[in-house]
Amino acid sequence: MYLHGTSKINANGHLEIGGKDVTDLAKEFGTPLYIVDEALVRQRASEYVEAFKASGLKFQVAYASKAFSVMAMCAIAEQEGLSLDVVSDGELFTALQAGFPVERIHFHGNNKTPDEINMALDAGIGCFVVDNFDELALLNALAGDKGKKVNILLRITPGVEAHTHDYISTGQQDSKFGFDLGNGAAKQAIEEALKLDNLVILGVHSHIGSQIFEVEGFRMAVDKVAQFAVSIREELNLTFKVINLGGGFGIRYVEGDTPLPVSEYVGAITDAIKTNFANADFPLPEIWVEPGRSMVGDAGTTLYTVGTSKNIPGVRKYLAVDGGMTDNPRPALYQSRYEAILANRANESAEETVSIAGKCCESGDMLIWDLELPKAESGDLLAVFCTGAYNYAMASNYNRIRRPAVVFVKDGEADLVVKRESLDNIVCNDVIPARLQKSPLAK
Ligand SMILES: Cc1ncc(COP(=O)(O)O)c(C=O)c1O
Ligand SMILES: N[C@H](CCC[C@H](N)C(=O)O)C(=O)O
Repeated sequence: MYLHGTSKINANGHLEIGGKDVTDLAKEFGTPLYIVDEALVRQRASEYVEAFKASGLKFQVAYASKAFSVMAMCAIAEQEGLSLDVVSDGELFTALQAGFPVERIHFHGNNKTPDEINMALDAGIGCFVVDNFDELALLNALAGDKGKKVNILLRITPGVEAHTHDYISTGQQDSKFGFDLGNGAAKQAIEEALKLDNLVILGVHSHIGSQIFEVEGFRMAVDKVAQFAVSIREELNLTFKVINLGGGFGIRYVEGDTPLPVSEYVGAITDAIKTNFANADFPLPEIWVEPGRSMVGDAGTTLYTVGTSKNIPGVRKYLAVDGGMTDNPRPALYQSRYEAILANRANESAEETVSIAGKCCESGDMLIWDLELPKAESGDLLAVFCTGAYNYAMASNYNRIRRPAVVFVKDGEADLVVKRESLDNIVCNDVIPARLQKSPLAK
């Protein structure tokens, strides 16, 4: 059993995280419950910051809030000195409501709406990461309407294919994101932006994909971006102040996953920058990164209550829990794999192989196939590890199932940071039009 961060098995044979027995958390907050090990989140944040400090380069570590955007997480990012990457008005609003410093917010997205852009302009955020030609024109016009000049990075696709799932690989040419380096669109975008009065080009951005275990892709991306920086300086007399290398640093979900320590990813990037610019007669660019998954992923655990089971002799045994694809769609979307234990019987040996099913009306609603467990009974607690990133963030209300609560645990304290949705939350935006109210079905 691999235990992350402060997780351990206590004298009662129960899983404990942040000094809290999870059986107590289940009693206090109910299940399903997302539990976040705050100390581990802070440790990851400081690993990034310290690795950059050691490089001697100027930097920003922007937490990619899409991985887990809630106000309490923005507060932690702020305290740890991170910047923040947002991709929608909702993520921006979350950051602003949490009081996150606007100058450290970067706005991403391949289809920012005029309303979203105006909201970010009014807030005065630090930087827009511009994704395409339409956005260049729109942003310039909207900034002009407000008499503002805005900092931009241009997102480029460097032509690097990260070895990861197709849906989470973004640096290749055939991608919906960014200006292509290979076909000249990236240079054309810089030329275009230089003509636009209200945009200030800070530099470029590249993100090659997610859940990446090697440094090779990052090195290749740095090489390509650095060559581009040098050629743009020569040809257009523009010096990039910032190079943003995105996120994508992998984490250990299951045995066999081999992420590198944060310091190695950062070291590979900063070394490659130094090598590429060794002969440059201009200041080294500031390096920004945008880790999402690796900031919060392994700090999250989802706690479920076991309900029904179905044994099909000679085929398999299904064990159903009180959540599923609504709180974790990743197995259904990406065939993602997770490890789990019976949290209230964590010292007991495995006796059977079961597959963990969710409670949605969907055959694909499976969380884990072929998991070795003690003989589980209804009422036991199942803890699924490494659910901190892209779980709460990607949760849905399919089947009108309510999103779970989120608690942060640290030093024996548990703080509720997101309330469990209520049944009232489920219908609060529903409207029965007057003409339907006449129907006998709708009283
Ligand atoms: C532009 C950009 N930056 C950062 C991230 C964060 O990636 P990860 O969570 O793999 O670190 C993503 C993907 O989610 C992204 O698209
Ligand atoms: N935005 C990221 C991928 C996010 C993947 C995430 N949703 C997951 O669950 O793994 C990217 O384009 O590289």
